[in-house]
Amino acid sequence: MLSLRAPPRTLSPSPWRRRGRLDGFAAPRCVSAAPPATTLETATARPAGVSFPILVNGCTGKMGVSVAEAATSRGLHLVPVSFSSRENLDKTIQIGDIDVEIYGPSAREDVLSSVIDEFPDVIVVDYTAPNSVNSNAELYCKLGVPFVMGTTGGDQQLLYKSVQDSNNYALISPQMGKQVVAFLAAMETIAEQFPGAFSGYRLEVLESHQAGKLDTSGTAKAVIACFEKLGAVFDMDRMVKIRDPEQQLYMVGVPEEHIEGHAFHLYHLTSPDDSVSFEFQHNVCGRSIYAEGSVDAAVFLYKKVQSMDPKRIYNMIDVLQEGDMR
Ligand SMILES: NC(=O)C1=CN([C@@H]2O[C@H](COP(=O)(O)OP(=O)(O)OC[C@H]3O[C@@H](n4cnc5c(N)ncnc54)[C@H](O)[C@@H]3O)[C@@H](O)[C@H]2O)C=CC1
Ligand SMILES: O=C(O)C1=N[C@H](C(=O)O)C[C@H](O)C1
Repeated sequence: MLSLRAPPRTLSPSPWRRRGRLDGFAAPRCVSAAPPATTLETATARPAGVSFPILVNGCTGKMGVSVAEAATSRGLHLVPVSFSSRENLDKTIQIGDIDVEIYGPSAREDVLSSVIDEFPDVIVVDYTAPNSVNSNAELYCKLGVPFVMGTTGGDQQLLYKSVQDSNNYALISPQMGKQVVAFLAAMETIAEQFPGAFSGYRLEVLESHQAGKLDTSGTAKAVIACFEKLGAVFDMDRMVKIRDPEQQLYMVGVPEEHIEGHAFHLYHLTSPDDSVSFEFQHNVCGRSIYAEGSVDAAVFLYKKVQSMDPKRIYNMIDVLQEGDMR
């Protein structure tokens, strides 16, 4: 969403605070209710087209569960194994009628090797934690198992290097939601075509996520990189990160039922002479768009592996461009 306001001659450095409640940051009316769950009926109405084994790493977490559920609804074969950062968890997670067994770090290499022996065409989808991104990717690359990395954070340069050096297949994206991916693609295109068009503009960024989110929004970082190519000036230390539920409710305008799962982003640009401003927002409630996008990503990567595509590293813009997002 883009809004061009009247020349903001008196714009304060913090336009969201100036307004008290973030009127430019209000919850989208259409998502204030929980998104409809995927039912057997909708799942059968939308056949996956392909079926293959999928292992979701991080089934102890919220995204892991959502992706595992979306995968089974789409007819993929959920491997009943996942991992945890904790030893001796002795736990299973129920996904539909499948009991997913959770293994600790010391067992993960042996267990994953056995999974690959049993399911040679398995695709791993990773939704764990920022501090596990690189060690998990190292393991997938060592064992040569193709993976979708939905987890944000970690050392992204090292992540790409691990995949490049191993020649493994991977799809890496901080954002799996189709419409947000399209927005990101548009930003990348504008940045590519009109570098410097926003030269000297000041950028302010606000992101609000559930309190449990450990890192800064990976999506915001990707969008900021585009604004920087366009010439905008941004100081990462001035990113406004909101994790406090009270502020989310009363200042940001997140619907109460989505305090535990939302991703609101606001980017505000102001010209050097304060005469022009732009605002972009993307506000997501719940996790279903990421879960569906993650399954699209796994299907896409599976097809690339099966066709032995020479390109090894993909992102969600590739999936969108090939028309593979539902
Ligand atoms: N790419 C995208 O579109 C999206 C990315 N994310 C990212 O996904 C990640 C997870 O998000 P949530 O599920 O909301 O977090 P969460 O905290 O609910 O779940 C993460 C789970 O991973 C477990 N975990 C940590 N280290 C692990 C390891 N080494 N092996 C196995 N499990 C491990 C944790 O114990 C926890 O249960 C975050 O980095 C988040 O930014 C979230 C939503 C969308
Ligand atoms: O942790 C989340 O929830 C999300 N993480 C991703 C990110 O860091 O960009 C995507 C979305 O913002 C939800």
